[in-house]
Parts: sequence; C-alpha cells; structure tokens
Amino acid sequence: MSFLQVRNIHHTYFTKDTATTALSDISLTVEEGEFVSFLGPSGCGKTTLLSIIANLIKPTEGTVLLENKPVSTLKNDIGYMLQQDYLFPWKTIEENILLGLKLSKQLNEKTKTNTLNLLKQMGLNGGIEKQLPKQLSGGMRQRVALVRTLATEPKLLMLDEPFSALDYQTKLKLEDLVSNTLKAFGKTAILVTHDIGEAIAMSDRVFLLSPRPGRIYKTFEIPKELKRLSPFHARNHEAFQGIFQTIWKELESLEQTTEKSRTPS
Ligand SMILES: Nc1ncnc2c1ncn2[C@@H]1O[C@H](COP(=O)(O)OP(=O)(O)OP(=O)(O)O)[C@@H](O)[C@H]1O
Repeated sequence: MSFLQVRNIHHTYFTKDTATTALSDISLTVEEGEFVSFLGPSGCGKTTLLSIIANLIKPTEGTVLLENKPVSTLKNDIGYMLQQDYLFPWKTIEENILLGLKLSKQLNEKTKTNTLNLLKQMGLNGGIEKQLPKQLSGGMRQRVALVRTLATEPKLLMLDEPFSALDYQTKLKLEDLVSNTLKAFGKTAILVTHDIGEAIAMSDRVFLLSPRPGRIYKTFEIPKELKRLSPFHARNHEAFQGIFQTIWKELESLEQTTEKSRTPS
C-alpha cells in the first residue's frame, strides 16, 4: 500500500449564488520518502488539493489516506511551509521553533536540544535563537520556518510556494537546503509551485494539473540522473533542458486552452 493515497477527489466551493468546481476526479499515490510537485496554471486547484490532503478542507467527495488511515483522524502528522513564514513577531526565534512542540506537549530537554541543533545545521547560529524574526532576512526566516516545521517530526510535509517571495539567489540556496534536509530525514513532501524549473529540480515526480475543474492532466517522472543531484546541480545538468521544454509546452497548451475558454464568443 502506498504511503499517501488520494482517491477520487472532487471538490466544489459553494457560495450563496455560485458553485465553483475546483477539482474533479483526482486520484494519485505518493510513496514514503518521495518528493512530488503540483504544477499548473493559476486557479487550477493546486492549493485546494494541498488543503484537502492536509485535512484543512473536507472534499465534496473522495478520501485521503496516510499510512492507510483517513487524514481526518490524524494529529500532528502533517507539517507546512508556506510562502509567508508566519513566525510570531513578538516571540524570539527559539520560542517560535519550540512552539509546535509545546502545543503538542512534546517539549522536553531532548526535543529542545534536537530542535536547537537543527537550527545550527541550517546555518543559523551565533545567538540567532535569542533574536526576533524582524532582525532576520527573508531567507533566514524561511529557514527558521523549516526548523519549526521539522521540530514536531511530521510524516508528510506540505510546501506551498515556500520560495516564491525570495530573491532568485536565496531561492536557489534554500531549494538545496530544503531538499538536502528532507532527503537526510527521509521525509515525504508535496510542493505546490508555479516554477517549472523548481518542480523539476526538487521532485521525483511532477503532477501537471489542468484547470476548470482541476484534473491531473499528465504525470512526469523526473530522469534518474537529475534525481540524484541537488536542485542547483540538477538545473545545470544537460537532461534538465529536455524535460523543462516538454513540461513548458504542455503547460503553455493548457494556458492557451484556458485563455480561449475565457474569451467571449
Ligand atoms: N474559498 C473559495 N470559495 C470559492 N471559490 C474558491 C475558493 N478558493 C478557491 N476557489 C476557486 O477554486 C479554484 C481553484 O483555486 P486554488 O486556489 O486551489 O487554485 P491554485 O491552482 O492554487 O491557484 P494559484 O496558482 O493562483 O494559487 C479557483 O477557480 C478559485 O477561484
């Protein structure tokens, strides 16, 4: 049995006057330790799908199982890294990274030491733990957010455009750091991104979603010579351009279809 099973998900958002079907007939599986990405035109339902898998939204139809258990019955098994770091501005870095452990009653000397060590492994040492978030750069804050997420040892990590607010150089460095860290911990992760290069460089598989309603249009297996490399080196490998062009063309054809369906006849 696969680690994560997403079965026949349909989702419609209802308001007083409208019904928007965001997702239709989504089924997929993810293996333990795998890194997959959801890529697709704006509004194709990537965030909705991520929220359903994380049990933040209940789907209109379908089920999500993590290690064969419905996600609605799980606690603390899923961690997040989002575009904004959501660090509490009035709490120190140490208080921020220990908060999840405290709330889930897992805070003890051992988990505290492990978490502070992880902060150092992320290159954040020299007394940073006593500082406030505003004293840190955007890239440093995202590293803190990753430590906070990993502190409670979630089984599955959800990454919703975690690098999109960063400058290009910081983003490339963080892609490597996140990828290496998740590999070292053997974590399973799902990334939502608009960036084809990022999806290829970080993933084992890429799910391309088509819009209105969102469906899985195609799945791309990343060539094994790229999977072996860190994201930075993968971007510079000759196999990268080939798969980039293939996905680019597919995404472009999807975007053209979307534009046409928006043009009034
Ligand atoms: N709370 C909501 N109520 C009504 N419709 C919604 C709601 N949230 C999302 N939608 C609609 O559902 C569809 C999918 O939205 P979603 O945010 O999941 O897409 P996305 O692929 O993540 O978009 P983007 O790439 O722009 O972030 C869109 O048509 C959106 O307008």
